[in-house]
Amino acid sequence: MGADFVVVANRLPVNKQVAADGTVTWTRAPGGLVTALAPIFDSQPGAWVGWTGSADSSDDPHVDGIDIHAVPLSAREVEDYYEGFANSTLWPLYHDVLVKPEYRADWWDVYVEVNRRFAEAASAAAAPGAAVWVQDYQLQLVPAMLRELRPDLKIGFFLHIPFPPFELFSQLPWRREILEGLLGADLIGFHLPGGAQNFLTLSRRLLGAETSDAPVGVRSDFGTVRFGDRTVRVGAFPISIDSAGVAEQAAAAPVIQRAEEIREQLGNPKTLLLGVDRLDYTKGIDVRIQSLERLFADGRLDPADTVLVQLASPSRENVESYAVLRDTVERTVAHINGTYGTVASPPVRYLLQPVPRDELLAYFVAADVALVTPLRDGMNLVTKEYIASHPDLDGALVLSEFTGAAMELDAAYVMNPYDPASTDDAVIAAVTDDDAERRRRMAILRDQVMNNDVDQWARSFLDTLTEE
Ligand SMILES: O=P(O)(O)OC[C@H]1O[C@H](O[C@H]2O[C@H](CO)[C@@H](O)[C@H](O)[C@H]2O)[C@H](O)[C@@H](O)[C@@H]1O
Ligand SMILES: Nc1ccn([C@@H]2O[C@H](COP(=O)(O)OP(=O)(O)O)[C@@H](O)[C@H]2O)c(=O)n1
Repeated sequence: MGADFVVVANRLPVNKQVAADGTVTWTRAPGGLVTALAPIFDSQPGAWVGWTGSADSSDDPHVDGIDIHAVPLSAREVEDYYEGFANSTLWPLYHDVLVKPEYRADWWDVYVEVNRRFAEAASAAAAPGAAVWVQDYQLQLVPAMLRELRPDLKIGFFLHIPFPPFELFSQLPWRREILEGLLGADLIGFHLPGGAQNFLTLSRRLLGAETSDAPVGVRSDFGTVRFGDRTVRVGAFPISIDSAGVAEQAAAAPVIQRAEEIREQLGNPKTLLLGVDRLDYTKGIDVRIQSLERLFADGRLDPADTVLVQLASPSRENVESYAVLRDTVERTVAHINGTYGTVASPPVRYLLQPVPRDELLAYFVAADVALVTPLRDGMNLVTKEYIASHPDLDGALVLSEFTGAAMELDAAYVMNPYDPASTDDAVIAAVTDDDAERRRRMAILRDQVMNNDVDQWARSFLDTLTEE
């Protein structure tokens, strides 16, 4: 029979955890993609095609309200497709070459094979004429493969990470194949108009396709690529969160109480700074810790009454650049605590483990300032979660201009993570500005986040995909 709406993503929305006694629990999978997509199924039944997150697993997890189709991956496929081509080739290439991408034909071959398997699973899950929404850089060949199998479907694709300009994308030995894979879709979405614009330029210059000239707008003024006998639309759809849901959860009495307890346990510091990220070199975790160290050294912040809590969730641990980052972060944390802390009160508290949702929200509520300092980030949903958690406007956001979020949230304390002076000044302004200025900025940020939620993101994409 099949579903009328199908999401195809590398990951299922669940993560398997096996306790020491062998008990299995399924928790929410890490990352913003799952955070954004999971709530869509509250208002619309459908199927989700994806990988469980474990190699060689025959698990078939159950999730209320979603028809789950697990795509198994062997250990070798995890190495070559996920850790290899997706996260050691495409991820660094699409994030400004922050580490050097590796171009390996053996990884590419497995990427093609695994994309084909996802396309076949999507084809089996979809009802005649269904809308199928393919997600992200791991699955860029799926749209064309699926179109070949099922020309009856409406196929959408959304890229959750930045889409690079011609000068960077052209490094990729398989650049034409990736563009052609994406052009199997009817609608291709990016977070920002800039990504859509890059895609139009690349289609014209590398494939010789006829493309529209007018600037792409946000959820409007879509671009077009004429490819074969089809016209593919290209648009910008900035992703968001379940703003009202997060606001409600953050306002719950146990969360507020836990937030107070957290501040107490930290010794009631005058200023509580917070970072929340996957441990990823794109996130600029080192940028914010180094800034804190300079601010202590220059006497602009007092280590006796300032605490930075850095919650990092483990990510892609078998990829070398992630292991290198972990080492750097952990050495920097030890250095700053060794130099500016006391045994009783180290200024940086660093946790490398997933944190339950309510606990995470309590940290958002407790923090005076959130530090979101990526060197490059597609959107960054942590930013929006922090804003939604502050209905009383008592918080401040330091935000890198290299996040997608900065396009919409320019009332934040915006900084350039490559410029130490800009970073330090933004942190100091966020900490020391008077209440009226902090509240003024937070009010603008809240308006933006509360009025542009994930439902609007999904609706605007899916309505554009399915309109005749
Ligand atoms: O699945 P993982 O390898 O564990 O990684 C987690 C997710 O990371 C990336 O998230 C991106 O999507 C967010 C929502 O659009 C966006 O805010 C953020 O800037 C991106 O980095 C990745 O794109 C996902 O595919 C992963 O599931
Ligand atoms: N320690 C952490 C870090 C992030 N997260 C969540 O993971 C998501 C991260 O999304 P994001 O868009 O900021 O960044 P990516 O990790 O998707 O690149 C948010 O929903 C965070 O609340 C978490 O639950 N625990």
